[in-house]
Amino acid sequence: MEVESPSNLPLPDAFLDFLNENGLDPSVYTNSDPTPRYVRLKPGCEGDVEEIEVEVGCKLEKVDWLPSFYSLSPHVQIANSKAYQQGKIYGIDAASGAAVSALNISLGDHVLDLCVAPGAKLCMILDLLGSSGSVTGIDVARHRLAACRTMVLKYSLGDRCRLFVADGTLFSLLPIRVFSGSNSGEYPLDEMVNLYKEWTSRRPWKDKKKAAKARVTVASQLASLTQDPELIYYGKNSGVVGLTRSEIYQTYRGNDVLRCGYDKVLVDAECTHDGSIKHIQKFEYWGWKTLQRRVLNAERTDNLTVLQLQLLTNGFRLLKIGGSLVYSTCSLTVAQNEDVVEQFLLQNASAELLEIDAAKNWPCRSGRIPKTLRFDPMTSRTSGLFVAKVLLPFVKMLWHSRRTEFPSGSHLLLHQVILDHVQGFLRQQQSMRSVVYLK
Ligand SMILES: C[S@@+](CC[C@H](N)C(=O)[O-])C[C@H]1O[C@@H](n2cnc3c(N)ncnc32)[C@H](O)[C@@H]1O
Repeated sequence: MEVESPSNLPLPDAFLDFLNENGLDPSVYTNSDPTPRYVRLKPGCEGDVEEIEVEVGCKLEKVDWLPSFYSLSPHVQIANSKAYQQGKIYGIDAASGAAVSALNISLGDHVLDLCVAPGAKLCMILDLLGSSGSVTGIDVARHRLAACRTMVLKYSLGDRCRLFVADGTLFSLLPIRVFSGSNSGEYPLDEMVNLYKEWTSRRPWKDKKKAAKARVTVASQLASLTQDPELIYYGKNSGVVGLTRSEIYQTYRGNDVLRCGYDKVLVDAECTHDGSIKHIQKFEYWGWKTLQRRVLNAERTDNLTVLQLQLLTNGFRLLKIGGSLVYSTCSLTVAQNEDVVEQFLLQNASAELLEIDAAKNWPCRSGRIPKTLRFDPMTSRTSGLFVAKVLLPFVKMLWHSRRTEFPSGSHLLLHQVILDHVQGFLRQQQSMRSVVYLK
């Protein structure tokens, strides 16, 4: 049996069975009105909209629920336009934009993007941070991360970014600020030679050959994942320049992460991509058998849910107290979304699911767990996306500090934090009193 969808895309039986097994309504894929294409306009380019419309030959409709986003006809190609080539616009689905908005990025935040490639969300995060904070991007696929680096360079957004090939379930480096101060410039002579200099794509031929050789076999690729993450790009102000390798790869003490971990973490996890019509459409050309093998295979889905939980858990582990994390997937199955979040909350008592304030005006529905959100092509006119936000609150952290999920000794840190607060309060009182005396 084949069903006609908006773009006359026949959905094969196997996909319909997959939807059925996962309790998903196929009608979300059979909207008679195809989902538009979305672009984000680089801040400061608002005055160029009319010119861009002429270039792409189509009206840009402002998305009223998401700042800087515009929708256009799904058939319009933007890649040849000057605006795209000059980095004034880049393609990013509005639901993806919502996931980044849910992070509530503030200037100065140190952000970890645990599954970063190909990097549309990374560009938006870097745009929001401007010339403050930092972003650490991780991806397990080297070629995808290299494409991500190209994008960041194209849009001139890489100044405060560093990109590592690494397994996001194991990654444990903290933002560079942990070690600021250690970069005093007073290194022994032999260490001076090994200081990270400004990043350049023109590495010496010998280095390139050595790196290529190390990547030759799958076995060596897997082995390399258990070693130090490979730094494939760092911007001038990402904190890397001027440090030694041991400073960048320094393992932190148990308590460092609670004070100096990331302010925000995005876990846009690997998934079956079944929420993305555009992704499903690709299989019309690649062959429906490939869809079966790559997307619908039950064993693969089971492995994915384990991976998703591990990514979410590790992302949370790297948050500082008071930091927040957004978990998203472009799958609409409960197994990869609500089930993963539920499992995570069971295992991490100090985590708290958070209401996403900005979502009040978003065209999405609640997920099966209150406070989680679901975008689907039918209701949202975006690609399908699940979003959940988690906080590491100070009070809960305090309450659960004796549990094993945090490094031993974390309660000592909490006592220290409380002491700091009390002392700060007393200092404030004292200075107020002396103001009174002075008067
Ligand atoms: C849904 S995509 C991320 C999309 C990206 N956030 C964006 O906005 O363009 C998932 C990514 O996770 C990566 N990935 C899969 N397993 C991973 C792991 N164990 N650690 C880190 N990244 C992983 C994949 O290579 C893929 O690039």
